[in-house]
Amino acid sequence: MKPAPNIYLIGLMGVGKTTIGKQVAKAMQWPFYDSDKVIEETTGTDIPTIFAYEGEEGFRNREQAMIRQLTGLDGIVMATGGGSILRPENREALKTRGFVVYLHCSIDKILHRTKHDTQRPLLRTENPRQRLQELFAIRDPLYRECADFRIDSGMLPGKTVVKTILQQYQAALENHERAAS
Ligand SMILES: Nc1ncnc2c1ncn2[C@@H]1O[C@H](COP(=O)(O)OP(=O)(O)OP(=O)(O)O)[C@@H](O)[C@H]1O
Ligand SMILES: O=C(O)C1=C[C@@H](O)[C@@H](O)[C@H](O)C1
Ligand SMILES: [Mg+2]
Repeated sequence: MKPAPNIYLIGLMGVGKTTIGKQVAKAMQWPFYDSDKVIEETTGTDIPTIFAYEGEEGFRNREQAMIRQLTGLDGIVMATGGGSILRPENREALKTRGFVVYLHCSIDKILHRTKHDTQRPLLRTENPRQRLQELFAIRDPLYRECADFRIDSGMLPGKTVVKTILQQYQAALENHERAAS
């Protein structure tokens, strides 16, 4: 745990970062940021359009700039894009600037939750299950590398997930204060 007072949520698309993050922010009385949403607001277009015009690399450049900007703030909850941990610069910024929570759940659950969604370009493929399995294989070690805490957001009710994150954050904060005194 670091002194920076922030909570960041990481994990694959559809695990519930935005949903859970909003509730954590409300409980903390901190502002909530969703890096995907802020990118859309500042570019004036949606993520599928950014992918279509600039490719994944173009989107990742915008994402890196946004993570850098948002990790400069104190006292926020941030839901990050599912691929934000791919770049080492982002992992470093997240790890050093906040309490990082890795939300995970089964691929079946993610597929169920995202089946009507058209806003996730990486899932617009013949076989989204296989795509998610491939993404998980690459990303799970990176999510784990960044995370201070990992929790299953598929089996537990949202309320329990939020409560557990708040408890873990408080415990980490107290440990940090005790170590510093
Ligand atoms: N605990 C939960 N129980 C049931 N449904 C949930 C839960 N958390 C999220 N969902 C639903 O799953 C879908 C995906 O959730 P959400 O958008 O929060 O995921 P995300 O991790 O932010 O995804 P992305 O990385 O693509 O932005 C939404 O339709 C949301 O309502
Ligand atoms: O998993 C990913 O790489 C992505 C997840 C979303 O949050 C968006 O950031 C975008 O669709 C890419
Ligand atoms: Mg989201």
